[in-house]
Amino acid sequence: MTTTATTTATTDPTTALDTWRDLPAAQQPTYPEGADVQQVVDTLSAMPPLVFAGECDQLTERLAAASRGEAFVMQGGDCAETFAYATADNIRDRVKTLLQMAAVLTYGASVPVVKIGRMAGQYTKPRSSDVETRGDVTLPAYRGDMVNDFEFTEQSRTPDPQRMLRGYHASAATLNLVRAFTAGGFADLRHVHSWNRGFAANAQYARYESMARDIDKAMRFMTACGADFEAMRSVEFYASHEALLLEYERALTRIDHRTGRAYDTSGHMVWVGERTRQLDGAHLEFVSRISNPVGVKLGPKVTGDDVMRLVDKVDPDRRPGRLTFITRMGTRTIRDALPAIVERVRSEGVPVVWVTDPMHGNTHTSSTGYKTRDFDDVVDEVRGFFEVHRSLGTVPGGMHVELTGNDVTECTGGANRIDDAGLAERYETVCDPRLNHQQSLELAFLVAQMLSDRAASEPTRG
Ligand SMILES: O=C[C@H](O)[C@H](O)COP(=O)(O)O
Ligand SMILES: C=C(OP(=O)(O)O)C(=O)O
Ligand SMILES: [Mn+2]
Repeated sequence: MTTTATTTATTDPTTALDTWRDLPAAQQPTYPEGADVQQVVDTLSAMPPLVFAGECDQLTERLAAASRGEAFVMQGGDCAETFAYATADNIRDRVKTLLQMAAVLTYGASVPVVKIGRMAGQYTKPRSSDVETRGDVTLPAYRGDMVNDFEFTEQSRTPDPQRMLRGYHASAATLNLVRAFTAGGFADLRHVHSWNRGFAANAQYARYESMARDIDKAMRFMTACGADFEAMRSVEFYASHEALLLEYERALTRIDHRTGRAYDTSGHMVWVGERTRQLDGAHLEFVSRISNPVGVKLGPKVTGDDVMRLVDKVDPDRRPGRLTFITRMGTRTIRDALPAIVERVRSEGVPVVWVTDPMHGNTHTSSTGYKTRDFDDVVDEVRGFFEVHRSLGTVPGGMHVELTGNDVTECTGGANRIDDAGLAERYETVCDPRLNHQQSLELAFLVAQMLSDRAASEPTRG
């Protein structure tokens, strides 16, 4: 814990929370004339927080451990959540997928896995273009359910501030269920392990069976040693999303009465995306004033000087766990682009968490016209991430993945080979293609192997 006052604890934290308003804010909706944004903001400002400051601080501590190699981060969920898909079954299956992945990764890494959903707030999207054209009709681009609706009609695509309120309520309902699932026995390691055994028993996934058997043995060993599985029936689970729609994030920011510091209570962790991380822009200014753990996405063109300016802006006190760099370089670029920035951050002694997002640098259009990603590219970017950190002696802190618990067909590849033609079968995403349940588990087994190779080459911690 630092004893130095952070920028978030300036004399008037409330005024500091509005400094972003003087700066250019990229990727904000253009509401129609007369739309009453202020009324929605006032309503949101009076709503209860979705998360608590103490929980955010706890996540900061967990992330600090990840920056030291004493934990590994598993962050995942939809590219864009939608109100219609915020159902009990969908939420359960996503949480289940993340828990299954985390269990396998825990075995591979031999350290605790910090579980962070990309959920309960992931309702806004930055877009490459402000408009979408279908045939001879051009309408505003879909920017996430909290801004407008995916349906391709003029009315649906018109941004509506009332959708921020619906986003708040959908996030509250999601988080409520997630908290129930992760505290109420659903996350029991024995269940999670038996789900994973079921996955690996499938002939298609035979190559993962030996690891599943090893985990089985480890579970029996723990039982024999008298491990208290009852105490492991609940898990810590955190919520995160991109802090894109600044009026929403600002309206949910509260001053913590314990410390006088500001927390964005819309999620435990928020991140700033590749398209909005301008150093003199509103998004970085806003997150520099809150005390939550903050992520910043980094694409392949980022330089060492850029990342140090980011550090100075967002984490001037070098607080361990405060800043996570989520790199999304692309499998063909990561091995060339990542070393320089990791090396620079290391040489400056900054305790950031390095997380790989192997999705956003690997998007292409399939021969059948779908926005997709190939499973092998995703795996190879993670492999590249581990290789770079191994060669520099730095810590690969975690991974960030777009996934769903459903059996969609949005990314090609995986043992259950989905090809370009197969994408049409169940392509449901409203933004980027997600790994389906099986592809997500397969990725977890492959990454667990990478982690265990890494753990095996290190002296035993203890
Ligand atoms: O999720 C990330 C971005 O919003 C997305 O990749 C942008 O996609 P677009 O190029 O289709 O706008
Ligand atoms: C928009 C996203 O990513 P990026 O900012 O890295 O492009 C995302 O995570 O959905
Ligand atoms: Mn995305």
